[in-house]
Amino acid sequence: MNTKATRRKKSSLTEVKVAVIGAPGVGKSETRYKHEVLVDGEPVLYEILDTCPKNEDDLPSSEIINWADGLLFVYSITNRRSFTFLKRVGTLIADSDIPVYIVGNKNDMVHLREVSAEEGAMLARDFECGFSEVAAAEQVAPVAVVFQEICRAVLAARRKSKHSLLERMLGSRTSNLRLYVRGKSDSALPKD
Ligand SMILES: Nc1nc2c(ncn2[C@@H]2O[C@H](COP(=O)(O)OP(=O)(O)OP(=O)(O)O)[C@@H](O)[C@H]2O)c(=O)[nH]1
Repeated sequence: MNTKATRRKKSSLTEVKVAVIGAPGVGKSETRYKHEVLVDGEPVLYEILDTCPKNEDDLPSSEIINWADGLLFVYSITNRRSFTFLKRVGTLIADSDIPVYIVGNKNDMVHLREVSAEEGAMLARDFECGFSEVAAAEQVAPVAVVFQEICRAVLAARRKSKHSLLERMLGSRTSNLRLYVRGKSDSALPKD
């Protein structure tokens, strides 16, 4: 059924584009998740681009990075080269504010571990982003949490850039203006 109400609901969805980046074979395709989810009560439509590098020298293009609202960096805890790959990708986005989340995948294979959780956490500190280890092939819930986290980071970055744009546009005049974001609570605002 394609009623007006459904159409309106769909068009009001927040859209978040996430590029999943990582060396070949780290388990990126296992990180696909439901495309429409609720994040903090807000319906969000994900568009997920699973990048497929041909080899470990095939870093993501600037088109991919410019397309994405957020980047999900995936390495395998059993493959140090996949971790180094992400460090190299990091140099490509060093001057950008794009939100990133780092995932160490295959943590069901601890007996083959080559990258410690501390190293993953340290890289996340360098990128000032979130980090977790998962076994994407085995657990759905932790992967869902990862997508929620990257989405929160993207929404927070959007709010921040909207706010600073308003500040730049209005400059010192903001002190004489009452600003509010139009939304559900408008009717609750005082009328004066
Ligand atoms: N043990 C284990 N294997 C996993 C996990 N996630 C993915 N794999 C396996 O790792 C292999 C590679 O996974 P893919 O999802 O194809 O990896 P990819 O990063 O998409 O690889 P490319 O498409 O080549 O870039 C597959 O055999 C998966 O079953 C995991 O959490 N644990």
